[in-house]
Amino acid sequence: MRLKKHVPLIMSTMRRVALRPVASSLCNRCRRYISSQAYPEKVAVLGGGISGLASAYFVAKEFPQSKITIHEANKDGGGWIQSRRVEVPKGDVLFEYGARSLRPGRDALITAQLIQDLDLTDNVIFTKKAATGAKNRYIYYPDRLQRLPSPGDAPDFWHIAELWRSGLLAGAPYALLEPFRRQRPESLKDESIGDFVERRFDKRLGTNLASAVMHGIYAGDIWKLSARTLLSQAWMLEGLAGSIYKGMIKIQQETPLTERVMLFHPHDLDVYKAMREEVKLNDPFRALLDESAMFTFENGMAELVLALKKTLEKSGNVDFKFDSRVQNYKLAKENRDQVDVTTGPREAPSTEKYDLVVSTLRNPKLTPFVTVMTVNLYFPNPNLIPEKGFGYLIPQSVAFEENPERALGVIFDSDAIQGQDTAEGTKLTVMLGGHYWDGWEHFPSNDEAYELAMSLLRRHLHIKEEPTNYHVNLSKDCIPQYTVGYDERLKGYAERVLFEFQGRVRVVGNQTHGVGVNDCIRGAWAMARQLRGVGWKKMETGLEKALDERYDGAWRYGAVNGNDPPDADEYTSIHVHVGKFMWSHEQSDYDSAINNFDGDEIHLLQYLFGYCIYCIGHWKYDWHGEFDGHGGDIFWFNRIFDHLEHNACVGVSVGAIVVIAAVVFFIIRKRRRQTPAKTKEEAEDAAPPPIDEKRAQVLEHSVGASELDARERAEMWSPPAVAEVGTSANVSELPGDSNFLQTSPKPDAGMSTVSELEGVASVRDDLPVPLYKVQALCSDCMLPEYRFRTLRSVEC
Ligand SMILES: C=Cc1c2[nH]c(c1C)Cc1[nH]c(c(CCC(=O)O)c1C)Cc1[nH]c(c(C)c1CCC(=O)O)Cc1[nH]c(c(C)c1C=C)C2
Repeated sequence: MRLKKHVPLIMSTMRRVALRPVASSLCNRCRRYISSQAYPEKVAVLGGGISGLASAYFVAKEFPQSKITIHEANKDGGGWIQSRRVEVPKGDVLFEYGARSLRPGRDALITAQLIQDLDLTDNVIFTKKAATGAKNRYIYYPDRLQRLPSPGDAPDFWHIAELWRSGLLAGAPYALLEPFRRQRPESLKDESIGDFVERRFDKRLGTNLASAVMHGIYAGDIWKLSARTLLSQAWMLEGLAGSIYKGMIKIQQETPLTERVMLFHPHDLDVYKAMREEVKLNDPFRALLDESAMFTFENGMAELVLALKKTLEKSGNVDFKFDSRVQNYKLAKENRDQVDVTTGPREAPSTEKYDLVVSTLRNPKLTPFVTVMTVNLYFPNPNLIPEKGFGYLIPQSVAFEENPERALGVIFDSDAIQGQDTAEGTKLTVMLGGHYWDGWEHFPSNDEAYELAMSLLRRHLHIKEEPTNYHVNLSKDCIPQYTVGYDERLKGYAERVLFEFQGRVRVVGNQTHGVGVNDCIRGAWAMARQLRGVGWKKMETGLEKALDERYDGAWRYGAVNGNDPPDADEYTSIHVHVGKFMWSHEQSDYDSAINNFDGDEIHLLQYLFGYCIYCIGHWKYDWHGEFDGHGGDIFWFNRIFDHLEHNACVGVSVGAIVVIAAVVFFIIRKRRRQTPAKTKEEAEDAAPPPIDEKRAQVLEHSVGASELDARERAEMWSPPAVAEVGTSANVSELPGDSNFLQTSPKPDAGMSTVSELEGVASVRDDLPVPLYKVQALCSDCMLPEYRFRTLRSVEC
């Protein structure tokens, strides 16, 4: 009898778990490489939104002989991009339900090339950088619109002072202490944007400014979104030198004057280099893009979708399958070089084999999503709103009473984009929901949403007129949220896709490549480019950035050996400057800043920043000899350094005055806080009202302002005390719709209380649409929430 050689358990397990799949994958790879197949015969694109359509377009360009099938669950493609023309009293206007415009610049290079290739350039409408609709952007704070300094304009002292008075810039002076703040611990791999801004600068800068921006892009919560992913450059600079400012200086200092350095992830750098090689835009189109702050199409963003669809249909090798929901896709059992894609209704699914699959479908484990409701409104009066501009954002710090509708912002469409409508008038879009509606199962009806939008506009813009036309659109789960830990999750996901599909599935879309239209198109292009030649046979996923080994948690800034002239144009090359590093801003901004620099103008803020940087550089790095007139390439810094070089004495003295003023300001503030009240009355006045911690906690959860301090929280909304009945609640037994609506109003405030069973529910009936605030006490947890109507599915 032959005995089997003993293999230790650990070895046999390793072989089974690790070695076999690797061996089989190697086998697959070898087989695939030696196969004579020059292109993937059958390609499936899963999802017919902008990512899917663009993927099909670029793959078809790479492999004109391939047969490409697009599977889309809905009746029509285009995803969130939906534009509708609406008849109004004196003509028609265009309503956008999703993305409404694109931003030019490096990120739009592929989009621009696509527009040119689709022969759409004549349909593009541009909003010039100098137009009011582009320049004037507002933040609503604390109870009015505050205009932000326009990019490209010199900051005006009085304007900054006004913003400071409003409280919007509260905490900004603490930003000067950033270089002295402790570096994040090694163990901290990611944190929320709110935490990051609070740790490095000041919490108020997060809740006022960062949260407004994050509402505009992600409709997201700064206490959940990832700093490492979304503020990646700042995160990297801190990792590099212990502080963002110091990181900038370090890079400045280490960069030889002849070297071109880009602050990018190495993978992005490769993509940008490839873009530079391949994008060839016509001069007039390029020039128009260069002058613009945003662009779209005469018939809205849907024009891009329609043109893509038409071109794909005409190509003859692309087949659209609408109403074709993907049930699942997996590597074929019998031939591991193919993928089985199962589509159609559950009762009657059909399975087809493909050589390659491009998936734009979502993975619920990778990110949560938020729901956004857009309310488009048209008023015949062209002079309805007091301010002209792009629109305004509402940060998380705005008191509940100022934004009980839970709006994220309002876009002044008729100012921002001109040339789409035949009727004069005012067109606005109110954006509701986003992270404020996390966990909601029921959303406002169209009538309720209209009421919410109008109540917001009456309060914020004092609009008294009614619109003649409006449209409500609910985009459920439309924006993926890159929450804390996203980078790690993406890496894990990329590894799983690679392992599971052995290079047969490539992933593209807003969950993995950025939430913007430009990001999705660029992601599709980069994926298709990777397939080129024998690339489609490689073990890749389209998520190579997440697996890029050059990324080690603290970004390196890579030098590019370029022969570009220093004034190389953005649309033909990656613009880099000889001498210093590059930040992501536009060449033309830089040029105009330099060209329009008026040597007599001295801006206090510039000197303040300039002086600080100068001091840090001088003190820490003995660095002052470097003022060569082309210092940092960050817009302001450049100008600061230019100013300082030409007028160093004035710069230093003004800077010193500002620093002294800031120190005096802090001392006075501190003393004022410590001064004891003189009389009992004064003491009572000065003392903060007692905080009902429990209620504060309830409010905190209710309105999602988890990071406000207790005092702020208590002040956010002071409803009359809510009666509590019992100590525990079986939430599922709380009253359903009908009971719930039968509230008994209390005469003393706009709130009535419904107390049933052991839970407590109260309703804000002073709002246009009642919001039910529910406080359900379970044995060991509390579930307070604002909801529309029903509670039935809340679980403890
Ligand atoms: C449907 C709602 C959307 C919201 N964000 C996006 C959509 C489609 C995606 C998005 N919005 C912006 C970007 C950044 C870059 C770009 O591609 O343009 C992305 C990916 C920019 C943006 N959109 C709005 C604002 C105020 C901004 C900020 C930058 C700027 O000033 O241009 C309008 C807006 N979008 C959303 C809300 C809630 C909102 C509010 C007015 C969510």
